[in-house]
Amino acid sequence: MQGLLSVAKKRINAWLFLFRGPSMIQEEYDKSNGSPFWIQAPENRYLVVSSWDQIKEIDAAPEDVLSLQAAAKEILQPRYTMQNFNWFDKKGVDGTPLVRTLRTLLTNHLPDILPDARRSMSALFDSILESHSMVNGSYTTPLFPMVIEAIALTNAAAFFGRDLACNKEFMSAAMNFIEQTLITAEVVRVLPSAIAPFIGNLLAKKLGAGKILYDSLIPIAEERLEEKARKSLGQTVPEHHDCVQWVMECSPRSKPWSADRIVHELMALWFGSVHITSTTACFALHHLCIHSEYIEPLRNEIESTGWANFDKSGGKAFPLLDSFMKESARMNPVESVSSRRMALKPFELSDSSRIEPGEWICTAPRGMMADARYYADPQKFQGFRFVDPDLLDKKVSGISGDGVPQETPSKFTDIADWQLWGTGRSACPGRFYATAVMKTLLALFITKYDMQLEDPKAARYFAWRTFIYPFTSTKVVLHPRSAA
Ligand code: HEM
Repeated sequence: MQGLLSVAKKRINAWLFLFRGPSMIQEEYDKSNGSPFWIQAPENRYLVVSSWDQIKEIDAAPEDVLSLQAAAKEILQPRYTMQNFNWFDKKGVDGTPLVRTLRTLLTNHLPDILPDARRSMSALFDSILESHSMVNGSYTTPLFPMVIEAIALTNAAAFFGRDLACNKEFMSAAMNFIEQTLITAEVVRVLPSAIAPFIGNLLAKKLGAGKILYDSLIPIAEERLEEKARKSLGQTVPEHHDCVQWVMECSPRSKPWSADRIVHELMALWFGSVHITSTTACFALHHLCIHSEYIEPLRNEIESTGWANFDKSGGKAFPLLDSFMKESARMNPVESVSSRRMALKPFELSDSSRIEPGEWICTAPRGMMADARYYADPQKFQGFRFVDPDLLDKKVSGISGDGVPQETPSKFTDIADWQLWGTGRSACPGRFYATAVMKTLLALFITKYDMQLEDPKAARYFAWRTFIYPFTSTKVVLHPRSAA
């Protein structure tokens, strides 16, 4: 009887994890005193680690033992969500052109990308606000949809080219694809394996956004491959600066990627990049509204540095904003776990904690970021805690830290001091791009508007599994500064 009760309790907790993931992980983190602990999800269980030494052990494990790609495959269920895409479990089997594309080429092109991104986002904000009526010089509008649309527009131009980013039908399908992928993948993950393929295929047929995305991208990828072939014969072909082109050019010479392979990889990238970037930026905007004392020094920094210098730096400028974003993501990280790896073979940490094939190991960024072992006065929001103190004295007079000791100066894109971007050789290759785009978006809000939340006391987010999502209904009151 006792045994039966304990099994039932375990199953209930596994299902509760879907709704209370972040707080359940935090409770275990608080009890663990830095040791690995287990979290049970309905379909699998995760070993969660939080010591930097053990994180290094994860990074050192070969790809055929601990695989990021196999974990991503379980999250995305590409067979159902991405037109029957059969990703390899092990990364790099047919080359890694995407990592070079993002880490090097996309990052190096930021000085060209950012001015266009800024103009497009600014025009988008104007048109969204014009569709509302102005009351007392201000517009009241749901914040998260505005942020997703801006990030989606920017990513579409950078990944697929400006023509598709301007195509309303494509953009609507691309946005729906994200939602439909989330729903389909979740349903397939939690269903018993006997019926999951049937329901998965049914949903894939019913929800058509993935097909529209795929059908729109395939002719472009085919055209690029054809241009590549013509170029190799000495013919003149148009130049393109987007990820379709770069992934094609970086794919292995010995076994070049087909149009189908390029498109599948970009669909996965689209799904993975729009959502996390918009949610992270949205939470930073919430923090800007709540901690409005930071607006003036940030505005001064942006206006005195100037957009031209920001663009030239490839998005590295604005150190105060950089630190503010880092504090926002530390206080309220979108993801409670990071560095997910699925075991393809049994894996044992040096403390003898062991996972079997199919189980996951991951890290606990939310717990670590709120831990007094790693941060001074961790519950206190201190927007400039990561800024070089010399710079802080020079740049900010009124607001310099509310008595919280400075951390060692660090940047938002750093990977050695926090788990936001994952671990070592697998750390997010899009982080320089993501940071520059989020800075552009936040700096536009700061310079264009005075802003506040319509109801600062209302709940702003909810949890699903390890993720927190902003409510799409949370409204912001924007007062255009030119109208002041
Ligand atoms: C705030 C925004 C973002 C956050 C917090 C984030 C975070 C992460 C994390 C935690 C990982 C897993 C790393 C690991 O397991 O060790 C990852 C991987 C990845 N991210 Fe991001 N990411 C963001 C935006 C982006 C953007 C905008 C792009 C594309 C431009 C991108 C492309 C990728 C890719 C391709 C991988 C897989 C890397 C690999 O397989 O080695 N991410 N990201």
